[in-house]
Amino acid sequence: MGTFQIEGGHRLSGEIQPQGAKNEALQILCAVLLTSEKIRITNIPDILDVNKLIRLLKNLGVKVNHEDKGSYTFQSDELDLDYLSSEQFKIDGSGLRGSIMIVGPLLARFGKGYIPRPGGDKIGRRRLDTHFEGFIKLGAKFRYNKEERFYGVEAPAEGLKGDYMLLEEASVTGTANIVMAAVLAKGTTTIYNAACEPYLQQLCKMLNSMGAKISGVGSNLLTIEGVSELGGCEHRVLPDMVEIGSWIGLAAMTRSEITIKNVNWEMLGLIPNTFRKLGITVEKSGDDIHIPAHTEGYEVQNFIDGSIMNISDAPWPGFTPDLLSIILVVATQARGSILVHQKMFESRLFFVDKLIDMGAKIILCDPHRATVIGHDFKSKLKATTMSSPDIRAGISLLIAALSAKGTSVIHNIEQIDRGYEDIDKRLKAIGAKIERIA
Ligand SMILES: CC(=O)N[C@H]1[C@@H](OP(=O)(O)OP(=O)(O)OC[C@H]2O[C@@H](n3ccc(=O)[nH]c3=O)[C@H](O)[C@@H]2O)O[C@H](CO)[C@@H](O)[C@@H]1O
Ligand SMILES: C=C(OP(=O)(O)O)C(=O)O
Repeated sequence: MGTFQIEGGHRLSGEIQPQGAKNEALQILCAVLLTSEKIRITNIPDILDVNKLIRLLKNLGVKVNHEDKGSYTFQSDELDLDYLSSEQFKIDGSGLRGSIMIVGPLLARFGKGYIPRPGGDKIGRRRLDTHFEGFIKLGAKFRYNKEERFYGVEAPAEGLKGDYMLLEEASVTGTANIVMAAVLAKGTTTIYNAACEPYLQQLCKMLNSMGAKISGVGSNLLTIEGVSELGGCEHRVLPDMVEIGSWIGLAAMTRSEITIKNVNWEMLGLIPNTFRKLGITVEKSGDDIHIPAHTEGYEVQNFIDGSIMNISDAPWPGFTPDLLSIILVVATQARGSILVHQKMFESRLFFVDKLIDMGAKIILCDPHRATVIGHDFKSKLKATTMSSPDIRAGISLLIAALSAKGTSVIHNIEQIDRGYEDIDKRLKAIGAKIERIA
């Protein structure tokens, strides 16, 4: 179990370059299974989850060539499908959430796909029904081995066939999986209530450059004309919008002046404005974000009718659930109060106990809602020892520790390393006092 030691209370300053997006990279990497031709991908983040998926692809026989930092080629021309029945696959496949998205491409190209119950954050129930209901609509047979917790799908002899489907939920990985199965199905697939996060827009863009015919990209109605094969392409992963949001929160909480470089502003949706609702100044400067030092603090805005500010998550273009923990921690030092409503996940707010230990004023109303009464920097959070329960709670606790008085210790930092590349080195470069001590 890795550990960070953080000496809080120091102002940071300088520039930070966001890494490539974790959740996009996980989709894009699975899509390399759809063709025997070479695919070149740049801006792949060097983080635990992505490296685990690359290892899985290698074990499946994908030829992986690491050309340069963030830049790889992949060729899936000689896959070893026997690996899917191996013990190693059980270990590799259950190690992260993103592995679920190899099923769609394998089903499309080889007529069958398997996956052990995937890992990822323990943040509440994370159903996979949408994925498998989509595959079944395309004609696949579904099997679930309860003993081994193994999911399997098999295409009929005549292959997958396009159909109309209305998804029960706009599942991010579910939509990606179904799209990757449908691109090689016969006929037309229509997916309504499709998720449309930038991750998916990027996946569809890449698939179209491989020869797929997907229209409606960016909306919740996707139409896919099946093609018989796909070819190679080049693709660049977008900057990670969740990391960008994390750095906005970090700058505000530590009252630091920070510039976040090359953010791809037009793909950030509601993220900048949601931080502005907390009174944080988020300046657009070309394609950078500049956060000035909030020496006078930041004041929560009111709704027009004067009622208490409520920030909640929703499927895209709503506010991403992955930034709510960061909003919550930043609110602990705002002038004013907010209600944070995490609608999607039922166990993502329990980390507030640690913030309460540090002196934050928070009432956890129920597993989905927390009221935060900001200190307006009149009282600092106090350093403590804590453990990171999930990736976004982990980064939020890290931000809290950097703003706190004294030296904090955070255990289980693998959760943070899952999604933040070289975080200690990058934070040190802007003045943070952080050490990896185990
Ligand atoms: C690897 C990856 O890409 N992970 C992301 C992906 O996970 P993932 O794709 O696993 O998440 P889903 O979009 O499937 O859904 C997440 C949860 O939200 C619920 N749900 C979903 C859609 C909906 O319209 N209503 C609803 O209540 C589901 O029941 C589920 O419990 O999307 C999540 C939701 O943005 C993000 O938190 C994860 O970071
Ligand atoms: C919940 C997340 O990741 P995963 O779906 O990989 O667990 C996240 O990135 O915030």
